[in-house]
Amino acid sequence: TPSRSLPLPPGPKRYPVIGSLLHVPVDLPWKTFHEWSKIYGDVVYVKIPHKKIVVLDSIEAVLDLFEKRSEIYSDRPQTVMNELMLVDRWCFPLIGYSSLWRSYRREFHQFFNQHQVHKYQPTQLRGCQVFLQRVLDSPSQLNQHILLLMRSMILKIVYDMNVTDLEDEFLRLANEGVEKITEAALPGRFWVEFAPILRHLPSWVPGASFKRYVEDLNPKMDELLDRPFYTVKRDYAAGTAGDSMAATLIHKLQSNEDVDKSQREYHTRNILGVAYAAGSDTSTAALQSFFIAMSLYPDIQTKAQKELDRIVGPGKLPTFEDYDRLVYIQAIILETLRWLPVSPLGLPHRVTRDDEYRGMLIPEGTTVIPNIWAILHNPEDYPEPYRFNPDRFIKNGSLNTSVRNPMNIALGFGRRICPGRWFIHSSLFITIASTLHTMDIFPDLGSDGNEFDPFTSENVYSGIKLTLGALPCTVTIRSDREPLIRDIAIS
Ligand code: HEM
Repeated sequence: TPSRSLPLPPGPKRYPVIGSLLHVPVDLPWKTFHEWSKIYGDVVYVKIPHKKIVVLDSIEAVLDLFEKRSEIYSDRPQTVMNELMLVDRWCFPLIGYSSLWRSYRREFHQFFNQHQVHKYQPTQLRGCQVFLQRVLDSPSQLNQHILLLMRSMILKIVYDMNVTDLEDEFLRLANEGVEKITEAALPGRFWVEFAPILRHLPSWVPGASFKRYVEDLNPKMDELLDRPFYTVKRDYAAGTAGDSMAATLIHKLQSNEDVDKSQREYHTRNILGVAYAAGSDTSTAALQSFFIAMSLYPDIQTKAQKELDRIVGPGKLPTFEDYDRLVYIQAIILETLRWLPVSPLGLPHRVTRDDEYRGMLIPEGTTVIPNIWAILHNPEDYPEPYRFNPDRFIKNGSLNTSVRNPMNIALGFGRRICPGRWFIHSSLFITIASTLHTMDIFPDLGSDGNEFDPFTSENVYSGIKLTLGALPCTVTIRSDREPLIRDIAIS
């Protein structure tokens, strides 16, 4: 065990951003963290009352700790709100490194690992076709079509649910639930995080807003997790359930002679809910970044369309069969994940025992945050990092494996790495290829006549994730592709 007398990593003595850390919305903290790293190095200690935080600003430090020492860097910090909202029981992305987390993750992985995700290709393809038809019918509703595409795709795979409208009651409830959990995770949103004693206040006491928040949220969350699960269970019993993750797991539950059936049922219900909670907004945001990039880089759009015309041909829509030959599209996926990352600070890890790193002490219980934004914009790995340039990943007509792959950064690290990464990759592939093959994307000019700049606009990130309420671009369907879209037979 390292000596407690080792120095802590350097960091700001006074906390110039404490104000912003304690207020919502948190103002692009990855930028502040990166500024600190220029002064203190790539391992920065941030002292906040009652919390120990270390921010890692380089890929070297992240790999050294999260990957090489993953046995001690795979826990999650626990918050009072998580406990009150019971997410520490059902939502495994936030559960500590434990046998409970492991069993959830193992089950989840069975559905989303690289050998399984091809099963979802027909659903992904069908989802894209419906998307193209919707855009053709009402191009001005582009953002709504994107939201519906990604949300409905996951619900179809998880529960065989067919959602055709953003106003769908279940969808509205589900998004409210996800938003509330994310909001509660923001540093400083609830004072109870800084003074845990407050948790004992009754909810009518002024200042106990967190209690009312939880009392409002918890029954809704339960309903959200229960309703689709029990619908599939009922259909399964009646022999009418379609193919879905839920049906597979319910089948397993039925055939399992387990003593504790209700516990296993609770477990199953939760796994299914997590796919939606973790997968839908992230996928949507990634696709929104793609649309923004294309609107701002018309030359890249044209280059991609030429590749598609050459390889897929103007007379058909792209399919997964075209993947290997669509190298430029593959590079666009990587550049999309890099250029405007969905999750600039990832999810925090927590170290479970005292650790020594480069002669410094990282004390047990420290929250360790990877500065994914800074790593993806490091000019040594990605020259001119703010330019959207898929060619940086290509050499002699193939993907250049000597350039650091953003898939290994944007989706987190070590034992906690995003288990949805193969799924998101194939969702993005088919959507991006289908979109570029059929549409032209243009920027919407702001009231000042300028193009939208995602790096200076205030409305791109909310809290710690990419959240675009509106999409500053317009699309038109390429006229010779219209018949392709009209002719798709949607059953
Ligand atoms: C572009 C889209 C996505 C991005 C950028 C993204 C990013 C991330 C990141 C950064 C983490 C934290 C990793 C860490 O702790 O180091 C994570 C975890 C997770 N992601 Fe994703 N994700 C995306 C899509 C998805 C999808 C589609 C699913 C499900 C189908 C999913 C399911 C999860 C789950 C369950 C976890 C928690 C893993 C754990 O704590 O063990 N994600 N994701």
